Amino acid sequence: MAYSAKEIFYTLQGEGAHAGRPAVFCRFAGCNLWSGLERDRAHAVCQFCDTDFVGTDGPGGGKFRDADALAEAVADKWPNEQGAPFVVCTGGEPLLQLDAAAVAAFHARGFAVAIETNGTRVPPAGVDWVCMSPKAGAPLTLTEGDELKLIYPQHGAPPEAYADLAFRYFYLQPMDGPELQANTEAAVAYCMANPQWRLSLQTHKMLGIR
Ligand SMILES: C[S@@+](CC[C@H](N)C(=O)[O-])C[C@H]1O[C@@H](n2cnc3c(N)ncnc32)[C@H](O)[C@@H]1O
Ligand SMILES: Nc1nc2[nH]cc(C(=O)O)c2c(=O)[nH]1
Ligand code: SF4
Ligand SMILES: [Mg+2]
Repeated sequence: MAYSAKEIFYTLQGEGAHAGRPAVFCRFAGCNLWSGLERDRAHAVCQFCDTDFVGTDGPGGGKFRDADALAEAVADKWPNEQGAPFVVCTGGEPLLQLDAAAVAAFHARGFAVAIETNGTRVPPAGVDWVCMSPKAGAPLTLTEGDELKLIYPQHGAPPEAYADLAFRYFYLQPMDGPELQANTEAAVAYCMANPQWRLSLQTHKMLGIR
């Protein structure tokens, strides 16, 4: 199958349990919870998205004719033979496109495969790290994984609704936007009162890297 990626770039994972880890980001185009067009945002299921995932015109982006072509483009970004190659599949919603063939092609090039997903779809077998970020008003199909990263606060998606799901780590990530400061203070207070939860900050934004 063919794959559409908005951009493919090398950076540090900015968020969650792998924050600080060098990673190639493969940002798949398209999402099932928002068209990505500003004129549709107010009516979308997910209205707070901080990302442009429309089209294939970003750095390293494009249409890839099969899994090997996609994995080759990702592997090209890894700098040298050191460390364990790590790819974070994000988007948009990566599970609209990421399939077992793509996972196998990444593995064949030595990559551990992580995903950032909204929880509306189940990942293909073999994904090495599943970070699920549930969205209020969206169906939750994926109820197990490695990391649950709830954007906080969200009306209709309180942390208590997710605290019993089968994840290894539970994070609150303050919602970026005009209320970031207040959202951060509220997330700190919630984690301190409910220590099952840890704070995830978007460190790449603080650093001014991608
Ligand atoms: C752009 S999404 C792409 C992956 C997938 N569609 C998802 O929502 O998990 C990547 C991560 O950014 C988070 N995110 C998006 N907009 C955000 C915002 N305004 N503030 C904080 N985190 C945000 C998402 O919840 C998700 O964890
Ligand atoms: N550095 C960096 N870390 C990230 N972690 C999750 C991201 C995403 O957009 O999925 C992201 C991103 O866009 N950049
Ligand atoms: S589900 Fe993810 S990619 Fe889609 S609009 Fe929401 S945050 Fe953005
Ligand atoms: Mg991002």
